[in-house]
Amino acid sequence: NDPVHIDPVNPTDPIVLPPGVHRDVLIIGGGLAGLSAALELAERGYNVTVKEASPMLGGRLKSTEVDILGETFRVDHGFHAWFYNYYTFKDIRHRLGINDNFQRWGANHFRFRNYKDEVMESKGPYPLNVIATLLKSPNFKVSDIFDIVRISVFFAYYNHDTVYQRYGNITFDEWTEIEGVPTWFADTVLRPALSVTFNERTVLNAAEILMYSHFYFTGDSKADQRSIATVDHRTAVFDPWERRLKSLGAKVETSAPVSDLRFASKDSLVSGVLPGAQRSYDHVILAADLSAVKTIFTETSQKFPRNEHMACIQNRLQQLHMAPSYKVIRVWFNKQISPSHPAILQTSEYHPINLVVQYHLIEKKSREWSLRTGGSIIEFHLYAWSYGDVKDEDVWDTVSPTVREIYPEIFVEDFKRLGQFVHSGTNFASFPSSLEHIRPTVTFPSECGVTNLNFAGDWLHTDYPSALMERAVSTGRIAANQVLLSDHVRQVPMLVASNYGPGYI
Ligand SMILES: Cc1cc2nc3c(=O)[nH]c(=O)nc-3n(C[C@H](O)[C@H](O)[C@H](O)COP(=O)(O)OP(=O)(O)OC[C@H]3O[C@@H](n4cnc5c(N)ncnc54)[C@H](O)[C@@H]3O)c2cc1C
Repeated sequence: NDPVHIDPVNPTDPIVLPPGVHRDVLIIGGGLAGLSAALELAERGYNVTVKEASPMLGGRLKSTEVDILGETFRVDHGFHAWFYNYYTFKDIRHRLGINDNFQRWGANHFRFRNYKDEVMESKGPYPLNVIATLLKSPNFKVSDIFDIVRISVFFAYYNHDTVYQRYGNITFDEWTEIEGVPTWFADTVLRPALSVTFNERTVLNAAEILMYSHFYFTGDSKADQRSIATVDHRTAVFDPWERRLKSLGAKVETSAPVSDLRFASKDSLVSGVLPGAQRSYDHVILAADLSAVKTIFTETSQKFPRNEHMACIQNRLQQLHMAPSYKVIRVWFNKQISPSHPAILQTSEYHPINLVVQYHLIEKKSREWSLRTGGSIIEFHLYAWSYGDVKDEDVWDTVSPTVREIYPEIFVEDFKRLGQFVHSGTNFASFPSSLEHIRPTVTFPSECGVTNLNFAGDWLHTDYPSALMERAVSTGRIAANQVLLSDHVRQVPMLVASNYGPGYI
């Protein structure tokens, strides 16, 4: 189950565009997927334009400058962890020279309402790491041993080539029932993993969660090792990335939403357009989130109602759903909670609170503030938000009864809330049980006859295990590779997690 190298399919082609050959590429979306594609193409001599709708790069990882308590903080869209199998990102991190902006972070801590606290840290070669972790669990019961061994076989024999056909049509809940998964195992091991898909357990297809378990835990004895940024992600990642792109001649435009695409000719090539201004590009990479991609195609289909290629793409996209909305609230307090609480805590049973991060323990600027003031900065991730339309200023009151269950000490009289900042989003794709077979891949537009448009983003299907940020950057690289192939420029190699569980050895 070592990672797999995907070599260029055209290894004898030149590594950059030949002199005198000029190619314009439009990349729509300046999140991880779009920037990953931009980096590869700009390095290979392409004339790259990135258009990002928001005023800053980063997408779901962007940092917003917030003035609070007389200081400016760069507040990330939410805490992010980078895992061992994030090979594409590691390569990018190395090439941008930003490794020093990351630190390894140890064990994963979990708190539950109905179970004892868990600390998970994979140690030792597979399967000893899994066995050791389960045996160490305070929730493990000897009577469950046979069920656990039986369920472990699923993970040991994970097969990415067939998992979506076999389990893509049933939900996670149905799968746990059919397979007789012990409730504590589902609740304490699988549900926390499930929650970070931002999907509901009653909807999410079982294949996706089996893939997550393989990718983040059982597929590799180091899979659960993670690193986190030491500073905000704009400083750590996006500013250096933008500088590199610009040094390669790429144009990076923010506050520049692309409304629709145009078909330049009958042979179905597309050219991206901005409102009011048309210009044509040799290639377009659509690296926006699913909701934005659907909007762009709705606009486009209104302009080209009879274009069969357009209708083909549009039909597929319209069937895909979005996951429920989420919120992230970062709160500045005058005091700190007990040092016995882990800096990063997963709390998937305390809906809607899924994760709590004490920022003053992990991030430079927050730590400096806390050392000066004695205060703390704590971030609460609220997934599958089910409280309707709540104003930012009312979010704390909505969730504080649940916060009180986890940290009662925050609610004593002299523990004061000094300020807060709320991020909200509805930009995660749903992975429901009935629709997995139609999830597009990067090259889906070519199946509809549109050959110079590729998709990139974390909502796509990949032929190798991947998720979230690594799916974003790796699909960006696949999209770039499609462009390179069509122009006879050598593709960029890729390293991906193995498709097979360790049982296949
Ligand atoms: C709170 C939170 C915590 C998370 N934690 C983790 C984690 O710990 N580990 C992990 O791996 N992942 C995590 N994720 C997921 C991760 O952030 C995403 O998977 C990843 O950032 C997706 O990147 P992307 O490029 O595919 O999409 P996005 O980041 O959504 O980028 C798409 C970009 O397209 C732009 N755009 C949209 N419409 C247009 C338009 N019309 N014209 C031009 N631009 C447009 C958007 O503004 C956006 O910048 C987390 C996400 C959130 C919200």
